[in-house]
Amino acid sequence: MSLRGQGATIWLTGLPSAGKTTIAYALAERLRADGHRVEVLDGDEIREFLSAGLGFSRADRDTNVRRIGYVAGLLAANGVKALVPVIAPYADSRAAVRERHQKAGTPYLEVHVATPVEVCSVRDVKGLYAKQAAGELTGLTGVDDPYEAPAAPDLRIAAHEQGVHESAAALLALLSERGLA
Ligand SMILES: Nc1ncnc2c1ncn2[C@@H]1O[C@H](COP(=O)(O)OS(=O)(=O)O)[C@@H](OP(=O)(O)O)[C@H]1O
Ligand SMILES: Nc1ncnc2c1ncn2[C@@H]1O[C@H](COP(=O)(O)OP(=O)(O)O)[C@@H](O)[C@H]1O
Repeated sequence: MSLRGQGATIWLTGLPSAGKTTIAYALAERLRADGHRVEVLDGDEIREFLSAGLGFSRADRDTNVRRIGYVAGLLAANGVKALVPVIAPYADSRAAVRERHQKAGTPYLEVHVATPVEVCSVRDVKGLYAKQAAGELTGLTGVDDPYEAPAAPDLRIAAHEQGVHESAAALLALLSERGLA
């Protein structure tokens, strides 16, 4: 099979405003330009459709992550690069997704977008950190809700120390190293 036809799930985990979505779309653009089939499973869109009605309790986040992992696995098994910019705060939910992929023989890469909370809270794309600080929201990942950082991701990106294009290039290099691009 050609590298372009080889599917894979690339999961970008990290705090809100870490840069997961921005980096995923930058990578998607580069992969598409190279002729790969790509889907970005955007967390917000998934929560509007596939995971409508789920909240941010541990159980709901777990359900959300498993559902997304299932869909990404289907896409990846059919030649698509499935890019998943979703927080996935719990190590055991992420491990379950990885295990499902491994059992199916589908390539899976975990990427930690490791922007520190101090930087994320300044970026605050959706105003969530400000709302939490104002007491209008509780259970914000990385602030008053857990984020279990991956102990051994396939790649850790310091998205506060390098630009978006550099991060996308590092991801492309990883895919190439693994025989996926
Ligand atoms: N309480 C709380 N904690 C964390 N995130 C919150 C919360 N409330 C809303 N949001 C926004 O929901 C976006 C999607 O979350 P995810 O589906 O990626 O989260 S999870 O994996 O199910 O935990 C997530 O998107 P990103 O900012 O793109 O990460 C948040 O902006
Ligand atoms: N080096 C960088 N890498 C990624 N995003 C960055 C970087 N520097 C600034 N940003 C900005 O930070 C924000 C990250 O938002 P987003 O990608 O939606 O994060 P997430 O999906 O992790 O919540 C965007 O507005 C993006 O333009």
